[in-house]
Amino acid sequence: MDDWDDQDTAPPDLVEAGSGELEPEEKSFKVPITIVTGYLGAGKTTLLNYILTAQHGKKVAVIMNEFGDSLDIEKSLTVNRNGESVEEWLEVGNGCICCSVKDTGVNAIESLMEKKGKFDYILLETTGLADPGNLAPLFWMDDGLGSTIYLDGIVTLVDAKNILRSLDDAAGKAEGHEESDDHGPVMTTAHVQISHADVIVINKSDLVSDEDLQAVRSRIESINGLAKIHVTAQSVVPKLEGFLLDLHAYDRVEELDRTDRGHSHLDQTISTLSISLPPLTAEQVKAVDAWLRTLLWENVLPGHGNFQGPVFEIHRLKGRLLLQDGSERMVQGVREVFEIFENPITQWGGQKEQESPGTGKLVLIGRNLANFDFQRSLQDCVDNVSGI
Ligand SMILES: Nc1nc2c(ncn2[C@@H]2O[C@H](COP(=O)(O)OP(=O)(O)OP(=O)(O)O)[C@@H](O)[C@H]2O)c(=O)[nH]1
Ligand SMILES: [Zn+2]
Repeated sequence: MDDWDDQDTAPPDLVEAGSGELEPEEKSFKVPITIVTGYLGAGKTTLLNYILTAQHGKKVAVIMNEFGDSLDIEKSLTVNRNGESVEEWLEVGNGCICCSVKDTGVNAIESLMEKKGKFDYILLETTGLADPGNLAPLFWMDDGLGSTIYLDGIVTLVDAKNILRSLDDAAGKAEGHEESDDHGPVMTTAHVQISHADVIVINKSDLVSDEDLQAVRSRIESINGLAKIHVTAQSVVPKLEGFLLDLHAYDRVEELDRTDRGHSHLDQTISTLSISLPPLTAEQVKAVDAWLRTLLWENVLPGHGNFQGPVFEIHRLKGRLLLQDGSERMVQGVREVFEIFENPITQWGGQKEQESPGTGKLVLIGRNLANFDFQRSLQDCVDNVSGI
């Protein structure tokens, strides 16, 4: 269970509700949803069509988000059963997927499952201009509704030939993000889709040289140091598990060590930053929680005074806190939504990944992080508690 990078090894079975051992009728069974995002023409539809025709023995609901001009938008929901595609139509009201998926889409998926039996997986293709940061929390933190769906992860496809241009394209600046002169370099939709990704598929590799491909990979790694990266042509992934399915990006944090793969500053806009922490007391964990609330909800870095430059913006957060009593807490966040919870792996007696003992870690992916001393700020908060 320690090597999720190994593409040749099937992910281990989990002792978790919804992992496939339970009968579909079981109430606790939750269906994982993978959000497939990527800039215009990156190969999302090609990928989903490939999945619909590939023999994989899974019942996958693919929601293709092809918006028409009509306000009365219908979505094609295609169910792959034994290699045969059956088409359904899922009404999701009007245009905005961010709200309509929440209000109508989740319910529609659930009622469809009631009629048709559960899917094993759901793949949702967003429009090329979608900001996954708006979408992810809807599926992730939906416990109140007793949702039968959970967010497995976000997969972002990039077009190897065009991605560098897209990242430098001021015209492609991300919508919904305040843009002003003191914000620093332009953040594009391509940035936002990469920063939120758990898996990044560099597609159209046939169109670039090995050298160019390496440049693309380096740039992407400098933006998102956590994501797993794969290279494809025609969106053909060698297998589904670990690429698109069974990502468990929101209930595990195995990949934290990946951030050590290089500290290049290739992208001026978004970067990945890692903070280390000593073993904590329970009180100090509360201090970390309070620190995160200030950081994510107020967008303020504690102890940083009146900073005048461009403000920061956190897109993704993952971490592992070690406690002095030997237990662990996981940290997960997307935008202002975050959660600190017991490590289910240690809880279940599973194997822990190898890491030098005694170091907790918090990884932030976001904008303008280089201007702030996050390590110092968090360390001070933690130290203040032990001084009492
Ligand atoms: N050369 C090459 N072409 C590809 C590859 N993958 C997809 N294409 C082509 O690129 C075009 C766009 O692919 P789509 O799958 O429609 O991309 P998309 O991300 O769904 O596009 P939008 O929905 O418009 O955002 C199509 O003509 C594909 O046939 C690839 O690996 N290499
Ligand atoms: Zn498409």
